[in-house]
Amino acid sequence: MHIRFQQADLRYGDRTALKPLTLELHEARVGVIGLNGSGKTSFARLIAGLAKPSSGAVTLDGLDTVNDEKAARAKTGFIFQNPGNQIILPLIREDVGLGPKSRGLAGPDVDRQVEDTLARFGISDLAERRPHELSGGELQLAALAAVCINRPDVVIFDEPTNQLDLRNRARVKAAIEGLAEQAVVISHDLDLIADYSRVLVFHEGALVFDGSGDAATARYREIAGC
Ligand SMILES: Nc1ncnc2c1ncn2[C@@H]1O[C@H](COP(=O)(O)OP(=O)(O)OP(=O)(O)O)[C@@H](O)[C@H]1O
Repeated sequence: MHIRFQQADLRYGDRTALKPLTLELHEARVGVIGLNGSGKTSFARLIAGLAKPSSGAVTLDGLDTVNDEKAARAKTGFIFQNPGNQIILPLIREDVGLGPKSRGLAGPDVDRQVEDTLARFGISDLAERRPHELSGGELQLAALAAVCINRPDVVIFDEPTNQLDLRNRARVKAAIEGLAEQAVVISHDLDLIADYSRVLVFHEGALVFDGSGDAATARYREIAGC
């Protein structure tokens, strides 16, 4: 998908979360790194239409996130920092089924899509579980299933490996690598994005580097002073 920022910025009162940004993205995997408070989540929220630009515009395949809000939103899926909060129905099976139900599917059709999607992410065994019975990695994958069943063009991850152990980190990394969908991945876990061909570095609300994972990581280390 073609994501385009045209002098888009995001301000909260007199605080600038993201300075005016002009940028085009179409790579399958885009990493986003930077210090805390550098504007990464603001950037991601603008893509997903969860925040509206204070000025300028953000378009997804030409659809404006403000003027074509519904159609643009349908193109994106967002996995939040605490994916447990976005699972709202008691059982994983029910929650993943919400999307197809809201598209008007019923009974067996919903069940089939849910089964296929859980199998796609290797979590069929979680179907009858409740969110509080899942590990952090399993929650990420369950949220991913609930998002991907809606067939977004791009999935945005906000620190997907935060607080995960090595095994779960590897599992989530593999799930992202295996996605057919485009992925925009915000991360403090530099290993996760190191081999992405395009990684953006934000600093103090501005895009300060745009390049390969290796080069972006080096720039980020310079900024962090370590
Ligand atoms: N709703 C809000 N109201 C006011 N200021 C905000 C709001 N959301 C973010 N900010 C401010 O905007 C700036 C950028 O925040 P943002 O969440 O985009 O950073 P981030 O790079 O994602 O940080 P982190 O790595 O800590 O998640 C910060 O100074 C933050 O305090």
